[in-house]
Amino acid sequence: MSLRGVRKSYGRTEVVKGVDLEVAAGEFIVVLGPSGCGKSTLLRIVAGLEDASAGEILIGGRAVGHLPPRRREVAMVFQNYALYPHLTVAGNIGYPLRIARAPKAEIAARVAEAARIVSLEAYLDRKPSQLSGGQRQRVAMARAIIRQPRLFLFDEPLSNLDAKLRVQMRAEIKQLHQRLGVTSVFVTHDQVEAMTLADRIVVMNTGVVEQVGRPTEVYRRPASRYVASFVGAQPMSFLDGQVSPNGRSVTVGETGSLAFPRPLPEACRGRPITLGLRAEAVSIAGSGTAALTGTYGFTEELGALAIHHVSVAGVDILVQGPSGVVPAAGAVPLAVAGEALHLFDAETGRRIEAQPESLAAA
Ligand SMILES: Nc1ncnc2c1ncn2[C@@H]1O[C@H](COP(=O)(O)OP(=O)(O)OP(=O)(O)O)[C@@H](O)[C@H]1O
Repeated sequence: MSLRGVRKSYGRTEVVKGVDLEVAAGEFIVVLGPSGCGKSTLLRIVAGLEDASAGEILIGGRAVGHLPPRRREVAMVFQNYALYPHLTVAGNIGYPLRIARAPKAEIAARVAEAARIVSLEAYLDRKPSQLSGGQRQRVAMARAIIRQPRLFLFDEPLSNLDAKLRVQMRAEIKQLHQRLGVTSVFVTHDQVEAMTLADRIVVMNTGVVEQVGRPTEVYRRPASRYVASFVGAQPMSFLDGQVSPNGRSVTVGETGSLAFPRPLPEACRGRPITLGLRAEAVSIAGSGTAALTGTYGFTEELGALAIHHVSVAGVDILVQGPSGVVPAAGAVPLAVAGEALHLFDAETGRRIEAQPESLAAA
């Protein structure tokens, strides 16, 4: 599937602002972004439920922009399941084939097969109202599977489920994809879903693609502060600093200065910069090795580990530590692992490529 310069405006408001994307056959793409960033609109354009204002959509190498939804060989799974309440599970799953006037015997065989794939064989005679949320979502998936589409489109299919079921259905979708190998585009605002499901994540921000990459790439090398703040179980902490003219240190508020073993790129010397710190890159230091000093706030115990909130230059910094160990109140010395430190242009928010090693107090 390819998107080339896809745009969409409602009146004078442009909500999709020129999206280019190449999706390989069999790939699982997750489009990630906050509410209102245009991700559902993009999906609906691919499905043919909305017309693009400009640009091209290709499925299997063929331009489909002029085709109605049913001729695009795509199947969409919606957040609200969109089941017919008066039809049984079998009736709902077989619906697309009945509309296509497939022979009865073929419909029955394919309904049985699709129901088997999503483990619904025992529920074929029930009505949707007699099913749990997870089972309803499986019916919606079976109805998509039965069409044997070239492309699966998922529009936040898990967001109506409770937390436990969401994790279970996420695993089922992943296994389903591994078994069927159908190219899939999955839209969500949930970064955990994106990280766990995607071959590649497309991070969207107000109608624009900010970054496309494998989950580990997006996590380890976020292209912008926006991406960094959106991806990761713990939000990244950001500190504003000023790079010294020789590029060897960054001053952060009143707390002093971080020294860099290798000078930072010339482009950022003498300029304001934003440091991005992941919780796992910051730890409570022995007093001699501290790069920063903060003031202890509170600790969130997560079971396997603990997250300490430490204020540095008035900013709440998350610090990962072992479970069950709480720092003393007052001043907290912090060590920063340089390889996990991220630098962003303070004005544009774009990533500045630099590979500092470990940092020390200047
Ligand atoms: N039919 C419409 N007419 C006018 N504006 C619309 C229409 N549909 C969507 N929009 C606007 O387009 C923008 C993008 O909406 P879209 O549903 O694609 O966002 P989203 O990222 O999927 O968010 P959500 O997760 O809340 O659905 C929003 O600002 C929305 O208000």
